[in-house]
Amino acid sequence: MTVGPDIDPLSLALQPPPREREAKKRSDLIDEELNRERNAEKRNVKSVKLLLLGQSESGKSTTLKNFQLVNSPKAFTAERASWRAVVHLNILLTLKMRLLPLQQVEMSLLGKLTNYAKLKNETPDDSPTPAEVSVNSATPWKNAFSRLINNVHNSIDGPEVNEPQDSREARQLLHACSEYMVCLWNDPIVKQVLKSQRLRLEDMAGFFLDSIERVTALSYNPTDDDILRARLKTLGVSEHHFSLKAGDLPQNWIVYDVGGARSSVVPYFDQVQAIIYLAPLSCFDQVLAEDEKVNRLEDSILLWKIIVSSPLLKDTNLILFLNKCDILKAKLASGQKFRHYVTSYGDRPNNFENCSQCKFYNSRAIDMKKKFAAIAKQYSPEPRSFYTYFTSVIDSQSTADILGSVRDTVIRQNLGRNQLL
Ligand SMILES: Nc1nc2c(ncn2[C@@H]2O[C@H](COP(=O)(O)OP(=O)(O)OP(=O)(O)O)[C@@H](O)[C@H]2O)c(=O)[nH]1
Ligand SMILES: [Mg+2]
Repeated sequence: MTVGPDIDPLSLALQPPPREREAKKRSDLIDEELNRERNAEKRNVKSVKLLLLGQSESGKSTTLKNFQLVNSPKAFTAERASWRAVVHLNILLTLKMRLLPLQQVEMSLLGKLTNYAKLKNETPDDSPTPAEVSVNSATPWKNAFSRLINNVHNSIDGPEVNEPQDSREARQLLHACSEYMVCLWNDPIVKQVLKSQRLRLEDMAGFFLDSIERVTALSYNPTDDDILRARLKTLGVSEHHFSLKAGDLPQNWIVYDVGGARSSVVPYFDQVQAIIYLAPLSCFDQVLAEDEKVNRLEDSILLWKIIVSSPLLKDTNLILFLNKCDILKAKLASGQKFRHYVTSYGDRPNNFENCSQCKFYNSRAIDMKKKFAAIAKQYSPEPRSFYTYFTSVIDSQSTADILGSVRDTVIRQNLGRNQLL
């Protein structure tokens, strides 16, 4: 073998003989290929699918908003201006509903002066309550506000320069009527009538009457809390993507917010890693909007039964949010009797005045926890554990902590079962 001037004789001496060199080359190629596959696998980490379930108004969309607040705060902030319109609509609908009796008085007075039957036929909508604001998840409703969203930075310090005229006029009109709305809400007779009818508007979805002045101010921009409290009924199923961290790896999470309709959720049951089921505890004295014969709490328990007994969901992580604890607490404190609606509750005290948060959970709500647990035990196709949290999902701080532990649990459980990686 001749050694040229450019070849280092030492490295030549250290090289393996030709056959071994071939083998090493092949082994390096295999290692390279394996590495490529491993990296591709890492990039191709399966998405985590999380389904939000529960009856209408249970708090699914509010939980989703909390998820956005924690995991994509920039997008949450960018949508602030869109929520202002929802808050304003919430105020108007609540007031309109409270003023409905006046509309009937108007009809009856006018009827005395003119032909009542004719008048009634000419009334376009004689339904007893104003329709709830709803959004079809197939429609990107926030796009309608995109100009506002683009100009949101202007709105923090003053009126938006490029705000569409009709939107500006609506805000100015609301601002001009603010004083009358405040007077109406604070009127002692209105308060007395509401009290005598045991009507607690403050527990209703989208309640902002306590903040009329603030939310009708010309410079109003919704706070995080306002957005969590704003009510917009979801129609259909909406899909939301998040990039979370599972250890060092980014992980795609898809959260499905399922509006009221139950049958539409079935196709999403397949390949779902986790379900957060929201059961509002405060609805013990309410009935379903769509069927006044059905108690809301009973309906919630029935839906839970259907979900835990589904064979498709036997491997899905179940997380139960016993929600609206804040309203339950306020309702009981106002004298509403739990035992009148939940007979098994018996004669246990209904008074919260002297109860600490801890006692509260140890007495009443814990009974509901047992009830849901017993159903899961009886109806699950196979023995399973599930996680329960007492929640008030309008409280962003506590919900952020709970969602953090839900995320860790789901990642841990699915890694354990090797479903995700
Ligand atoms: N006080 C209080 N209000 C809550 C709580 N959870 C939800 N809400 C309010 O209840 C209303 C209904 O909540 P949503 O999240 O819209 O309910 P949903 O389950 O998405 O309802 P659909 O879209 O009709 O299926 C909203 O105005 C929320 O702000 C809670 O824990 N406490
Ligand atoms: Mg919703």
